Amino acid sequence: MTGLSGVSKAIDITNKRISQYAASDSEILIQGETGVGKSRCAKLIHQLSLRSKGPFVEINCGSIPRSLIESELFGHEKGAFTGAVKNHVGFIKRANTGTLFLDEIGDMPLEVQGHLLHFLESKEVHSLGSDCNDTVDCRVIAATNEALDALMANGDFRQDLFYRLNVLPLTIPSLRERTVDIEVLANSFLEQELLKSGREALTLSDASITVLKHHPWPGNIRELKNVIKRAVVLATGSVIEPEALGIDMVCDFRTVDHNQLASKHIEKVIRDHKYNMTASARYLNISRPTLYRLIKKHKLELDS
Ligand SMILES: Nc1ncnc2c1ncn2[C@@H]1O[C@H](COP(=O)(O)OP(=O)(O)OP(=O)(O)O)[C@@H](O)[C@H]1O
Repeated sequence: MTGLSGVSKAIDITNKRISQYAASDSEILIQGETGVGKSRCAKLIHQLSLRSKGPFVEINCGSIPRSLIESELFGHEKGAFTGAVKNHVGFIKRANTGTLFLDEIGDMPLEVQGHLLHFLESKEVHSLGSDCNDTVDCRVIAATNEALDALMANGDFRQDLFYRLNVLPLTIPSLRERTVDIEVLANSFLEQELLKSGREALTLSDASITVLKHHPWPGNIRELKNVIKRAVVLATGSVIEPEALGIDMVCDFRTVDHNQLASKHIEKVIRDHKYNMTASARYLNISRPTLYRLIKKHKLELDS
C-alpha cells in the first residue's frame, strides 16, 4: 500500500496528510463515514511510520461488550473478577512498540474513556487485579464515523479525550465528494476480482460507469467493492451492464443529470422493455415526455 487510491484533489490532500502524519508520533483522530477507508488509512500510517516493525493492534470499541472493554484494553490478572480464570494481556500492552488503532471510539463507555485518557497522559497501564503499573510505548490512532461534537454535547464523549486524540485530525472524504475516483476504484476492484476468480476479461460498459457515478454510495468504498464483486458473478458476456451491478437504479435516475445519461443505457432499457415507452420511462423513473426528449437529444435511432 502506497496511499489511498484515487485521482481526486481530495484524495491527493488526504495522501499528503498520511505521509506527514506517518513521519510524526502524535495521536491521530480519523473521521469519515462508514466504509471510506479509515482502518485502511490507519494501517497505512503505521506501515509508513517508524513503528512499522512493531505490531498494529486493532480494536473495534463498538463490537466488544461494554462490560468487557476495559479488561480487553487494559488486561486483567487471574481472579480479578468472576470468570477471570487466567491472566489476560490487554490490547494496549500487545501494541507495545507499535500502533494501537481504536476504531469506533465514540462507542467507548465514559469510564473507560477516563482510563484511556490517563494512559495517554502517563503511558502507564494498570491491568485489573494487578498491584503495579506497566509502561507501554505505543502510538494511538482513533477513528469514528459518528459526530463526536454531538456526543460531547450530550455528555457521552469526554472533551478532554477528544482534544488529546485530535492532535492530528484527518477527515476522509465520502465517495460522493470525489466522484472522479469512482471509475478508477471500480476498475481496480474489477481487476482484483478477475484475478481472484480466474474469469476471463470483463469491462464496465459506459452505462454502468454512469450508474456508478450517480449512485449516492452510503456504504462508500466497501459498498463499491461489493457491487463489483456481485457484478463479476452476475455479468453475462464480456461487458458488465447496469443490471449486473444490482444497485437501485430507479431512485438514482431521479437525481441524475439527464445530460449525462448514457444514451446506450437508455437504448438498452427501451429494447429490454420491447419498445414500450411507458414501461421504459417508468423503469427509469422519468416521465414519458422526458424520455422522448432524451431520445431526441441523444439522437437515438430506435428501430423496433
Ligand atoms: N482507497 C482505497 N482503495 C482500495 N480499497 C479501499 C480504499 N479505501 C477503502 N478500501 C476498502 O474498502 C473497505 C472498507 O474500508 P475500511 O474498513 O478501511 O473503512 P472504514 O472507514 O474503516 O469503515 P468502518 O467505518 O465501517 O469501520 C475495505 O475492504 C478496504 O480495503
